[in-house]
Amino acid sequence: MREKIENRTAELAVIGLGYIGLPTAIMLANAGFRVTGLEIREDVVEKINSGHAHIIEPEIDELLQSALKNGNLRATSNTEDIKEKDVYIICVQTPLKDDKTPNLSYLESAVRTVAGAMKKGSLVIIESTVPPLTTAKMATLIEELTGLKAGEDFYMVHAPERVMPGRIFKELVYNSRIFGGITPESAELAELLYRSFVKGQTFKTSSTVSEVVKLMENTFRDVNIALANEFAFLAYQYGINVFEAIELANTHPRVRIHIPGIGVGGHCLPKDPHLLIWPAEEDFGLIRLAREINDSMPLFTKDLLFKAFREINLPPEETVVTILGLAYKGNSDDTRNSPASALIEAIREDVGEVRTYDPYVGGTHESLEAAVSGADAIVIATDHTSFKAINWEELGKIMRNKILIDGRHVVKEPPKGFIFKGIGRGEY
Ligand SMILES: NC(=O)C1=CN([C@@H]2O[C@H](COP(=O)(O)OP(=O)(O)OC[C@H]3O[C@@H](n4cnc5c(N)ncnc54)[C@H](O)[C@@H]3O)[C@@H](O)[C@H]2O)C=CC1
Ligand SMILES: CC(=O)N[C@@H]1[C@@H](OP(=O)(O)OP(=O)(O)OC[C@H]2O[C@@H](n3ccc(=O)[nH]c3=O)[C@H](O)[C@@H]2O)O[C@H](C(=O)O)[C@@H](O)[C@@H]1O
Repeated sequence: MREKIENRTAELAVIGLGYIGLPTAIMLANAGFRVTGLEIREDVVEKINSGHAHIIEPEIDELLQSALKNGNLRATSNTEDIKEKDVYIICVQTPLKDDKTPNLSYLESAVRTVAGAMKKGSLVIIESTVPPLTTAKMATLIEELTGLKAGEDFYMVHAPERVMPGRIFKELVYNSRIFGGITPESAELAELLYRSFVKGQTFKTSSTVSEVVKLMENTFRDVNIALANEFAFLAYQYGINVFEAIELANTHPRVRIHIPGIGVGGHCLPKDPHLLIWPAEEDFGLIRLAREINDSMPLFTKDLLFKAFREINLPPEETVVTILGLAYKGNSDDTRNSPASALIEAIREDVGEVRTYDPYVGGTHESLEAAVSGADAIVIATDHTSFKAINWEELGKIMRNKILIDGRHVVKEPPKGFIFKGIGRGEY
């Protein structure tokens, strides 16, 4: 196997061509390997084979087209096409069943597909973010299904992804990577494979340590965002702009306070802390409370909006509210666990009309002007770059009332003539 990886003749299969699987398949194909991407969504398979990615990511279409042109990448929904490969890389989703229980059904189904296709000596890599001990459990499942011995007849590794959507192709190359093997040799083979395109540092460890590392990283971020959000509550108590305070506090050599906002969305931060502490959640107060604080931010944003209504005696049930941004983060089309949806749910019954506009996702209205014309209030729920260029005073001319609520610190100087409220903006 080592030689086939070194001379790029190893045949690879990537299972799940989403935000992680497709870029990974493209990188490996452009590194010289023949890659078969297995994806259950046939419409996605068709789009990919036509040279157009189904996800928004800089550079993805040109990199996809070069992988297709050199014949090294093909997408399929037929499991027959991934028979007897040397390496299987599993990149399927690992959502929650409810608000805290991991749903590993996609992972298990993918592992069963691999077990039915692999051969003696195959290397199986799980890139998906999973609860600790999962890789070892999946290795046992493969043993039961194939009769092969883990670590001897096949290799198994957890190789977590750390990429940030919007910078995936840069980070795929320059991020440092961890390879957690069920045996040291498994980790070595995975490291050798990824070094075909990874320029960052690479580290080897056990599969369980690797699973914990990935979840610690995202939990660290979620807890720090919750701390920033709690600091934002202080802004009103002391009449300050918390962003100015955070910027100054971060001049300390060992302080890095995160950015407060309308909430924490995406496919990972809302779920990964639960994957880490499940099923003993009650033992982890700080991690649990951080999740509760972050999930409370859309409701806090609703309070700011209703406070503005009260200031001009506007009956909420008569108001038109325009939500700018549906994606969970700026310049993305991903709406998974988006705080905007939580806010819309929270106000829908209490206001006259909710309009939405997002340049990447769409919305109830096709243009910013149409979404804002005649509205009483605007709530900024995503920090798309295009929102930072809006001339609010201009836009205010077509509004009925001029309330502006900033959930993503997009507005630096509140526009004249508006009732402005922003998360962390205690000076207004
Ligand atoms: N999205 C991100 O930025 C990052 C995601 N991750 C982790 O990577 C994993 C995948 O995340 P995403 O790519 O965002 O999910 P995704 O939902 O975009 O992609 C998963 C893909 O796998 C397909 N799929 C599911 N079961 C399948 C099966 N049995 N056979 C073939 N295809 C199957 C789905 O149709 C989907 O297209 C998750 O565990 C996530 O936590 C880790 C780091 C970054
Ligand atoms: C430790 C870390 O930085 N993890 C990254 C994270 O990326 P993700 O796509 O979830 O984006 P993110 O920048 O963490 O934002 C998540 C959510 O949190 C919000 N957010 C983010 C940073 C901040 O200071 N304040 C804040 O409110 C964002 O608006 C968004 O709604 O999770 C990814 C993942 O695991 O999917 C991971 O690969 C990325 O490296």
